[in-house]
Amino acid sequence: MVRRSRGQSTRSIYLGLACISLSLHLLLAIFCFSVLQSACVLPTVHDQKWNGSISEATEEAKKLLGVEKLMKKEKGRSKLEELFQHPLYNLPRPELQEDDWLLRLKTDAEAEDSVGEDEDEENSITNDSEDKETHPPWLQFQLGISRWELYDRNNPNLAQLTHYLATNRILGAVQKTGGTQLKLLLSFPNYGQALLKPMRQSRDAETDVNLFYFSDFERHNAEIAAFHLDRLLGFNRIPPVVGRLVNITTEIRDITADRKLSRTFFTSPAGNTCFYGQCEYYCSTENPVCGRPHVLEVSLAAMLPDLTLAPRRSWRSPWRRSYSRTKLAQWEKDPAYCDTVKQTPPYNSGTRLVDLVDMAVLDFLMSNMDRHHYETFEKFGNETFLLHLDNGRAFGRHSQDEPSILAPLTQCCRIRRSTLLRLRLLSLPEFRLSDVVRESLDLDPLGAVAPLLSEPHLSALDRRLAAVLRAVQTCQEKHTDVIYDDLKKHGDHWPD
Ligand SMILES: Nc1ncnc2c1ncn2[C@@H]1O[C@H](COP(=O)(O)OP(=O)(O)OP(=O)(O)O)[C@@H](O)[C@H]1O
Ligand SMILES: [Mn+2]
Repeated sequence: MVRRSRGQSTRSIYLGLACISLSLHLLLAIFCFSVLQSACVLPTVHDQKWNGSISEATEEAKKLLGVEKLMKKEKGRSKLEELFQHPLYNLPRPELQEDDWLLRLKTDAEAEDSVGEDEDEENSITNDSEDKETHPPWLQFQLGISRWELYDRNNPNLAQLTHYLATNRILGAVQKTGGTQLKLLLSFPNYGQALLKPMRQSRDAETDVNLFYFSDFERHNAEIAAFHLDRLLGFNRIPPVVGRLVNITTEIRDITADRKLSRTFFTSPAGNTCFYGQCEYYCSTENPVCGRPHVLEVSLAAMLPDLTLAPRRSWRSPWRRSYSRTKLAQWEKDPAYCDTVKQTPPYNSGTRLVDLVDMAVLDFLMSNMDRHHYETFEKFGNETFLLHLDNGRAFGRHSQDEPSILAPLTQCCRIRRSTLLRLRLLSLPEFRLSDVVRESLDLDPLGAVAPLLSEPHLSALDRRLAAVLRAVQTCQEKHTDVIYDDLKKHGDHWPD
């Protein structure tokens, strides 16, 4: 009797489990067919007849929870997509006049006139729309640079550009001069180029506390993450950067025409291909860049137009750190330092001061202490955005914040309203900065190798964002003119 009822209850457990397994199957199948559409292989465990234990069933359920999360994300409940749909990320773009574009295309007539003249390729590009669509992605990117931003986030060319850099055959690799650390200039078919920074230390290695920030290795993942963060802040002031796995033997050593570079290649005792190049810092046998055994993670940044076509001006940051081991910079000693800056051109008019504050917010969030200079396009004079180039020393430390990076904000107590409102948005649970950064970085090809920013770095972003908002709050308690209202022209419905 007892045995029979036990038999019955075992059967009903089996039946229950079979039902669970069946419905889980069904869910997964719906997910595969409706969401992924592309190849989706069911895990083999689902193909077997269920005969597992309760704990296995729980494991299955857990796995499915993960799947459900993914389903929500795939169905458009992505925080990233929702963020980019918010009005603050879709402000009407100012109508651009001809001189608001960095590069001007020749009209067909002008191009015809110049036939026979000895002009280089780029100068004979025409305005013809058909022509424009057939331009390679790197050229479309350069043609899209305007007075106010490097790119339009919604332009489909951006994805084409990163795909182009991440997948095209590397035709050439030479060392890039300028700056202090090793970097290469790669060339691709159709005359495209990219600035390569190699992975030099494990992603999670925190900067040694006894190392000056200017001594730290540059990080390839910092270059990639900085591009994503800048875009998420709505700035669009960093050239697109994408990660890639490169075979340094076949894709660099074997094809480079740079003799100085190729002479520094060697095989390490572990059998890995390594090189060190020639530069000021860390270009020595003691600091080699090595593949495993050939493969290396790198960051590739889209190139700005050549300086002969679009000259840039380099500005020393008023809040530049002292690059001395013993001296402090003026801004570190004088609490009223900003009063002087505010009276000094170009910071005494236009948006330059709030542009510096934007840059300081970006740098504080990613803990970049190395912003000694910034650049602008000469063509646009002082009425233009600031280029946030060179972010290789960001994301060096997650366990500590560096409040001094925020000095332009805390000393000047000025910030753009649009920046502040976006920062507030990113501090809400539905758009949480760490979540949208994680999601955005997952789109990079190297995201599949390992997360580009570890969880401690992501939570540091949320912690630092809260610190920025507190700093603004403190300013507002003491001053009345903290907000630079750049949204007035877009209506009066914005919160204070
Ligand atoms: N995407 C780009 N397109 C064109 N030029 C670039 C790009 N990124 C950087 N540069 C130029 O190359 C120079 C060197 O790059 P970068 O600053 O990243 O090197 P670095 O070795 O980190 O320099 P530093 O040691 O001064 O920090 C920059 O000053 C900038 O003018
Ligand atoms: Mn640098």
